[in-house]
Amino acid sequence: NRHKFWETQPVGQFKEIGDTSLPEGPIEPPKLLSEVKQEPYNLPNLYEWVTCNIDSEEMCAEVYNLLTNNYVEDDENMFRFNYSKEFLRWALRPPGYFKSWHIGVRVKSSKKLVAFITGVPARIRVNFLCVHKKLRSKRLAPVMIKEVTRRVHLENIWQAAYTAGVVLPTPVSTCQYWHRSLNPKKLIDVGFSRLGARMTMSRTIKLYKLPESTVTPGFRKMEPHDVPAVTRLLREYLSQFAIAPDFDENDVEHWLLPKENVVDSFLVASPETHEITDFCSFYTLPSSILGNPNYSTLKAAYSYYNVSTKTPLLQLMNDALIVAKQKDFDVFNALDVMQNESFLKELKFGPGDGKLHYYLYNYRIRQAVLPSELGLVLL
Ligand SMILES: COc1cccc(CC(=N)NC(=O)c2cccnc2OC2CCNCC2)c1
Repeated sequence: NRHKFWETQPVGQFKEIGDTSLPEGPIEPPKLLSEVKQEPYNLPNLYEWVTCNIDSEEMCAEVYNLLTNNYVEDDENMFRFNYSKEFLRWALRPPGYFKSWHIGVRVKSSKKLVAFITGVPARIRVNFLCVHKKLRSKRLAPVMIKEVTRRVHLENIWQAAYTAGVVLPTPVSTCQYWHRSLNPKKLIDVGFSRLGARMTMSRTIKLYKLPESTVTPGFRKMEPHDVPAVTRLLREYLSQFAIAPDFDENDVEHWLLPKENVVDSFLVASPETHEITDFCSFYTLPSSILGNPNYSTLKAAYSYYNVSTKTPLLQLMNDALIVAKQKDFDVFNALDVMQNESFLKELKFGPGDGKLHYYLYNYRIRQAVLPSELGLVLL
């Protein structure tokens, strides 16, 4: 009964795989507002629901500390995602967000925050489900997923997208992640990478060396006045994918304008016509290094949305690597989504040791989506 909970949910079930008689689209019809459970689900006795107001410094710090100590680790438990407070405020407050979708669980007696789940509307997606390490297998996650779903239903929204490193019923796509060393000495020292066979450290450093500055004429940081043009470029590009966000100018302003320590975005504007022909971006997600005497944090950049219509994607992404190195990132991570496959090997990315599975809630698609057909990057 590994998936006892997920077998009760409107998600693609393993036993349905290949059943082409089932229609594509919503699995359950929308409910009338009066049919949605009006009161919160019951928690085990010792716990209580709390709506997390992440605008408050104190509450944001509680959420930050819970995630820093209990959120996702790599398969070998050597690293743990360490989302910063400014990143969390950015990720959880996009246009049209609902405070009521930032849901925590406290211990009634101590008031300690021990679990957290969120949703954000970007034509909807769910992110950040975390349960304190000591409360795992207490079956808290299912009731938390039901509660955030209930609160999303109250806003008349019926679908969601989410990712997980674990296989649940049923992935719509399974992506491979890749890493490009920027600071190979540190990555080897902390055990993220291993020295290649017949390779010395100095040979490895030389292998990953990058130019001091970007090579594409007209390559510059995105600025507020670029939002309309970048929105047009991005909407056109993303329309080709089976699953992709439907960004408007407000979304682009929030999700893609540079924000220090959170997200970096660049574009190529033709020096003659000033037309914007290309775009690249990455977000900042450091990881805590668990148990290393010399280093505590791995500074990682994650490939976000990239569009190339004139500059070859290979050259555009190499400029992204150059800027990431200038900003002192240790590693540049990417999934094999969109057209990333076309540059990964050539730019010296190595395959990671795991997969990232994409899921849709209450939406059936007839056949799985290839990573190259996925135009959605979750944080
Ligand atoms: C290096 O520190 C880590 C700390 C925790 C987990 C992992 C491995 C891992 N699970 N990596 C990814 O999921 C990943 C690898 C490349 C690009 N994006 C990724 O995940 C994104 C998107 C999903 N939410 C987390 C960040 C690595």
